[in-house]
Amino acid sequence: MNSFVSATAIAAEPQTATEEVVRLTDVKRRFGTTAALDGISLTVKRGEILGIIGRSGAGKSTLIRCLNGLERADSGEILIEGRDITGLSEQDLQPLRRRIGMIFQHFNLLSAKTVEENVALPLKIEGLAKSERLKRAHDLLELVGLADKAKAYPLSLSGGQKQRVGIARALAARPALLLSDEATSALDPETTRSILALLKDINRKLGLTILLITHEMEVVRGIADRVAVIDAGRIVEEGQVWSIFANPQADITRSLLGGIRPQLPEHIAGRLSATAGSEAILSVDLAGPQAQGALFAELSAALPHSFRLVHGGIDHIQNQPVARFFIAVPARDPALAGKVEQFLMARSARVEVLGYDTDHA
Ligand SMILES: Nc1ncnc2c1ncn2[C@@H]1O[C@H](COP(=O)(O)OP(=O)(O)OP(=O)(O)O)[C@@H](O)[C@H]1O
Repeated sequence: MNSFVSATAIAAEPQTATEEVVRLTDVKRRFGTTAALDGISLTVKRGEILGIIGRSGAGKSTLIRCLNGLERADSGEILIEGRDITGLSEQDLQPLRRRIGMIFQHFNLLSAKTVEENVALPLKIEGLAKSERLKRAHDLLELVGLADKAKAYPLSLSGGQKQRVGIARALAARPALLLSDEATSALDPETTRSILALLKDINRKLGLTILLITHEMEVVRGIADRVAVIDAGRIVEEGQVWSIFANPQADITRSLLGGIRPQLPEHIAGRLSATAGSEAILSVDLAGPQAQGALFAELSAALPHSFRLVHGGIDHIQNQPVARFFIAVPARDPALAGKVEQFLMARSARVEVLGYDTDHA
């Protein structure tokens, strides 16, 4: 992919005193008996990428709509660059809305306008002269790797190219915050990766703050610095991405992680007995410095019986190793699983005996 951002394409963002681009404090929004937002508090620092993940109906769209002023919160405070937007009139909201660029799942491009016209549109609304608008649109198209498509119409573009146009358009008014609303949900995995790489590139080179709303952990894993998990209008878990992947606390987080964390293969899980079998099957989770040691060599040396690696591996998230393994230890010695557990726990691993394999020869 073309991910080369020319530094001149976007002039430096005017810095304001606050380093928090977004601060929400106890934001509530109810629809009838449904608490769509039930006391949301969060911050996004300048230059940070925060992922907000949740299932359908968790409250993500309501959160976005409250952030850009399309929806009014019932209570709580919403600060954008230090300014509370909750009490603002529609007119006073306009300049603040321009501080927020948005990209969408279905791109929302105007099909009757060319690519460059789509990108330049927010600048027309700002009253910029045509030559300046076009100059800026071209810089932005270069930024997203689509300089050669300036005169094309959206219908002739692939999904990934349309989203690049969407990104260029969202950046036109030099926003302080980019809101990404399921921006890769309609794209295939490879295109998703290239769009995420582009967003990360823009974030790094321009210090752009991004709030990423998604239902896919893969997206969060790809580029977010921090993640907040939202469920039934509440943030149930929040932290650095690698640490949430290593040690998810909430059931919803575990479930959202299910598809991309190693799981015990179903054919083995299905035959586990809670009490007896030839092998005990253990899950082992560890991350950070603990995941870098020669853990299995030490374990082999320390124990009288050999163990078997059944499944799993080491992932690297935000440059931190995050390991998840499933091992089998012979169940001949009933105390052995306990000894292995102790050995691993002493090295800060989280270990669980999942059951006993009744079938392994
Ligand atoms: N205008 C509305 N009127 C009534 N109920 C609403 C309205 N908007 C949202 N809700 C309800 O609030 C809850 C949160 O909805 P919201 O659309 O914010 O969730 P979401 O996480 O964005 O879901 P999805 O991923 O499916 O878009 C849901 O129960 C939804 O039915």
